[in-house]
Amino acid sequence: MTVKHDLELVDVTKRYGPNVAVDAIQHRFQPSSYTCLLGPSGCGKSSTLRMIAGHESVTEGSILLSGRDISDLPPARRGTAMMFQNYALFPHLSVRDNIAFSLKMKGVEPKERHTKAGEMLELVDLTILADRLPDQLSGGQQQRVALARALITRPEVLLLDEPLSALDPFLRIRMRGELKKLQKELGISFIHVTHGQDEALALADEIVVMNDAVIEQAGPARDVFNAPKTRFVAQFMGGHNVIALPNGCFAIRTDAVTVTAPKKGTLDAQVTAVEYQGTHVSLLSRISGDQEVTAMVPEAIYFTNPHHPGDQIGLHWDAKNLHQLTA
Ligand SMILES: Nc1ncnc2c1ncn2[C@@H]1O[C@H](COP(=O)(O)OP(=O)(O)OP(=O)(O)O)[C@@H](O)[C@H]1O
Repeated sequence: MTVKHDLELVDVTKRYGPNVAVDAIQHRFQPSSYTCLLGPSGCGKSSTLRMIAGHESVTEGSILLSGRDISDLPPARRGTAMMFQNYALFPHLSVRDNIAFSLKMKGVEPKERHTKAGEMLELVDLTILADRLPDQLSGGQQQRVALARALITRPEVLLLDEPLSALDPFLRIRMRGELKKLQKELGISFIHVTHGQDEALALADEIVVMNDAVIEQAGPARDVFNAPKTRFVAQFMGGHNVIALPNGCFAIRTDAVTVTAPKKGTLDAQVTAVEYQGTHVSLLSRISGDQEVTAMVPEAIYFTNPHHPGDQIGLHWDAKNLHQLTA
């Protein structure tokens, strides 16, 4: 049964000439949830987002919102709104007029526009900057204007294309907290395109990992991180080793590998590199078959018995932490 404001992709394909950018993907986005579309450059995530927004045509398949086929509707009639990577603010318009712009285009009366823009200014905490021009704002403030401008149309789904990429790392972390809070407050769905795993893990209720025009894995953030199904997902999410064992190929988290002196019941390994990372020390070692294994050792434990490149060590893990990979 279709739930209210449920967005569904049914066999959605995008071709640019002979190139397949998105290949018959299927997914149902949960209502009122924060989803991150995650994948490397060129995997098709922006094309997917643009098709949902209506800025790109669907070559095959359909997009349903609340059970209604929106595939051929113009962007303004879909119930979606998009926030762009570079914010695309009008430089000659004040913050208030930028936010109210789409209502003006729709022919909404000035008084009502003003009231609604005021509500949005309050929502993103920019009331006192309402009369400024975009170039008189910081990057984070510009981002909030862009958010307010997208939200004033009262979308059922907000689409965000790399919304944090223009910000410095410190502000990026602060703004991602604000995005998450806003999504929970508004109770609408956010679909956020990113190529950053940490960003996706920090924000998403659900992560959809794309690779090479298809969805490799989708699920709650914790499941995707803890139980990657394919080699690609394990390596792209990071924090895992992919190891070929006699009974198959497995992923194991780097912090689930323990390091001891070589002894019975451990796997012989030779340390190849040691990297101090603050809370942890990353210990890279080589096992038989020329395979490399990383162990993330808590720094206090590492320094009670430090190892150095060339040292022989023993590696150990609990078999229940191994996840068999399907591809
Ligand atoms: N307008 C276009 N014309 C032709 N090919 C395109 C067009 N837009 C995207 N592509 C191609 O489609 C594929 C998917 O592109 P898309 O922008 O969706 O990927 P992406 O995952 O969002 O990448 P990025 O993170 O670099 O933005 C790429 O191979 C890209 O070169």
